[in-house]
Amino acid sequence: MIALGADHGGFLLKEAIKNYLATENIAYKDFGTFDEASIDYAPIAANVAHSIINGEAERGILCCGTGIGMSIAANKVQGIRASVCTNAFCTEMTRRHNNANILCLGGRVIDEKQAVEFAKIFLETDFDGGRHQRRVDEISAIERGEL
Ligand SMILES: O=C(CO)[C@H](O)[C@H](O)[C@H](O)COP(=O)(O)O
Repeated sequence: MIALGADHGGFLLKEAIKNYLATENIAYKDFGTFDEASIDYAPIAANVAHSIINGEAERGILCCGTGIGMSIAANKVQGIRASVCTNAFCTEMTRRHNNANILCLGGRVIDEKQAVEFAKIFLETDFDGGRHQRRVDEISAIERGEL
């Protein structure tokens, strides 16, 4: 299952991604928001992040105005690697090299077509492992206070 979340700045991107997932028969859970009224992003980021850490969701996609607020908030949850991506190359690389588990997108940065394109790349690209596993392990060591 893919966890989706957005604030008002990312609402339309989330809806476009949701439509794509539905078309592809990919299971998702929408953690809101459900309209374009102004809403704070951190609680939504937290709910999506926790759904991944507790095993309910495999990965998440969070959208706000820039993707940045969502990524800062989601990355506060231990075990989350949330990446703001503004192009296809970074989206591919954050899966292959960082094993990112949340993709963050900005509704004031990219359009809905790009959001769907990046979501597809994010969901279809595997982690390379190898030397990158060591580096991801080092990120986890920072979380444990060991680095
Ligand atoms: O956190 C953000 C910026 O890094 C998000 O883009 C928010 O969506 C944005 O700050 C919301 O701004 P608004 O002026 O309250 O619409």
